[in-house]
Amino acid sequence: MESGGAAAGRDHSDAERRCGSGTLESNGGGVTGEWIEIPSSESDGGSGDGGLERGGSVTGCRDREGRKAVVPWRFQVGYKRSCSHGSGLGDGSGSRLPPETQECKFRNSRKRNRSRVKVVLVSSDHSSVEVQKRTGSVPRKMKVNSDGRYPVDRYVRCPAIPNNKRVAIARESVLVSLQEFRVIYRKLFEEERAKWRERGHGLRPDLAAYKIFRERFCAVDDGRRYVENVPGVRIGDRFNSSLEICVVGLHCQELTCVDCIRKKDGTYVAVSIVSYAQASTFNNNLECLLHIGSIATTSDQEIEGTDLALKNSMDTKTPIRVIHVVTCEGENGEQKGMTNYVYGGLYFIEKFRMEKVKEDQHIPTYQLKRIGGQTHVDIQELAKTRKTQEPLDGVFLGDISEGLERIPVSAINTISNEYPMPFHYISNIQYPPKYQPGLPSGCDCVNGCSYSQNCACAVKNGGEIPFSNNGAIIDEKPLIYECGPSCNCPPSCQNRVSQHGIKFRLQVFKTKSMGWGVRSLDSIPSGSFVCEYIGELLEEEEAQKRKNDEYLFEIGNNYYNVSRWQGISKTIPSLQHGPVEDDEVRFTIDALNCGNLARFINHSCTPNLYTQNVLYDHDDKSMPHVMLFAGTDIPPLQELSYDYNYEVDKVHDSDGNIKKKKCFCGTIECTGRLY
Ligand SMILES: C[S@@+](CC[C@H](N)C(=O)[O-])C[C@H]1O[C@@H](n2cnc3c(N)ncnc32)[C@H](O)[C@@H]1O
Repeated sequence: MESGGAAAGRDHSDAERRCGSGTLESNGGGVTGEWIEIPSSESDGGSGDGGLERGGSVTGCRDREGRKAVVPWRFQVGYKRSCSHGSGLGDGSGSRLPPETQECKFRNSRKRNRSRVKVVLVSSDHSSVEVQKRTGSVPRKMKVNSDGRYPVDRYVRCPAIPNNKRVAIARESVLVSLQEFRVIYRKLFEEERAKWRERGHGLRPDLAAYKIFRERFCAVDDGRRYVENVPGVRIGDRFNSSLEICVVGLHCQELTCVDCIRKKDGTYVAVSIVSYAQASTFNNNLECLLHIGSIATTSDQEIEGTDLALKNSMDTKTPIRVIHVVTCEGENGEQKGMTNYVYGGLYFIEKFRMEKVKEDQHIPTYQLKRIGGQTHVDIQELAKTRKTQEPLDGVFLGDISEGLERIPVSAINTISNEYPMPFHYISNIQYPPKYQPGLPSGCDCVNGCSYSQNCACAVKNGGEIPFSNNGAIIDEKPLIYECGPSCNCPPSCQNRVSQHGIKFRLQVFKTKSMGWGVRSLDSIPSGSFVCEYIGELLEEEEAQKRKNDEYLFEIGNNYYNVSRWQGISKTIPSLQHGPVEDDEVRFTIDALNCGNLARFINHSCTPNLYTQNVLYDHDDKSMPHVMLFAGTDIPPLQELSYDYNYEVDKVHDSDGNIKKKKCFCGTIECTGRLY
């Protein structure tokens, strides 16, 4: 694991750049910057890790007979997910839903009124919204970015999501990104400062932090460039460095003060300018600005580069975002040299002139006018409001899997300096020596199983491949057989999904009231595989002896739940022989000491994940892999959760007393109790 540095006060090494092609007219102003406020979006449910009310110990959990209480459905595989997109399982109607939206009915028997939530399927550019006709969770076309990821701001741009929700999602995205960047920056700052002290040289922490942020955490800027306003950024927002304005997508050039984008026709237009014009020069009237382009153009020379892009913006009436640079002021008005960046709103370039400076030497100049009707920003006033530096807490670990996952799993704590409790990260189930499972029989398909009528694995699944061709699970089942090491099909086979490991950038983060949790930095489409619940496989008896039962997951108990599967289990040949015998060994996964990121996933009464039994590298039904799939479209940064299925008042401590724990999932459907 990477070591994290505790954050201390703010100290930006943002070397101010009068960069690139020119500056806006400037003068020394003077302000002390303040941090952009970062409100939390999480429900504030209480303190610590979940408010143990009675039986304060989490150990024990035994029933009155002294046995460890077996809590039906607690941690069991196969939570019946509350929404099933047009699968016929969701509301029992089997109806197909219109392509624009699919409705999920929350089938909570405890509730009289069924709440309905619209799940909207959209593509990144609104242009192709398509749902295939076949049954399935996510059988629809979705555009992906060049790196194969789903566009982060799909939700932000979706016209069918209520505007206030879209605004809130975008804002949260921006604030979380900023906070993440700051935590990474602080960590690197401390490290680099130590290096400077020791060796007299080191990296620039802001640039290094931005590099890491872009590589791993770039939840807002995933290659998407904005013309006009950036969703989630408000006029008057204040940033601490030029890298922070890149982080939120306001201005994506670290080193130049004009940012351009390439249009489809190959021409460039400018979309943002970092302005050094000081409010004091203009009597706080920043309605009109003058931008000076590159120097030394001869009268017969064509303008080029950012100068040309600015002119193109004028010709095409493309609005320009202006970010004002304000210099901090000390107590008595003296300049302190600290710089803030304030988003000032949109401007049009109204005039362009070649200003003669010397004989045969001209400078392009551009007059910008602020577009009317925007929120007023009083930069002079902002400059005067001096905010005491708030200490920034935070911990950041680049990859808690230490390279074991194919995508790094970061951990971030933006609310305190606490690290996750140490545990041994593993990426495969640890089987007890006497239960080393053997290889299963495989299929003979050579070109991929979806082309074969007689795929042996499809037969095991009741005659179908349980995944759509974009890798989404078609329907929840008591058990799924993926192709495995004994099969002749290639790794790209449609029937190999969850065995490939995580494909979204998952992040462990500190929640306000439930300890650590997990979220994704990418959008996760409904039906996607998210991760496996990994740990030590224990016989049930052995699991009962474990003192800490917080990370236990009982597996494979739900195959024969008739009411649950409504006959589906009968379609799976291996499940046709009735319930498991009482004396059959049951297994539990314990992720307390050894596990993967799934051990951090919290419970929710309205979860967005569900668990699915999967076999591929052995065929022992009593110990299937516990795979977590998305039950709904999950926007970036939303906490991932599944239903622990505790039965309230059925969890006992070692003295036989009923254990109670408050649920802090914060959803409308929350029952108030975890158990
Ligand atoms: C498998 S662990 C989940 C990760 C855990 N939050 C952590 O920090 O390591 C399960 C424990 O998390 C806490 N927890 C999970 N979901 C919760 C919820 N909805 N409300 C309150 N506590 C919760 C409880 O303490 C529970 O015993």
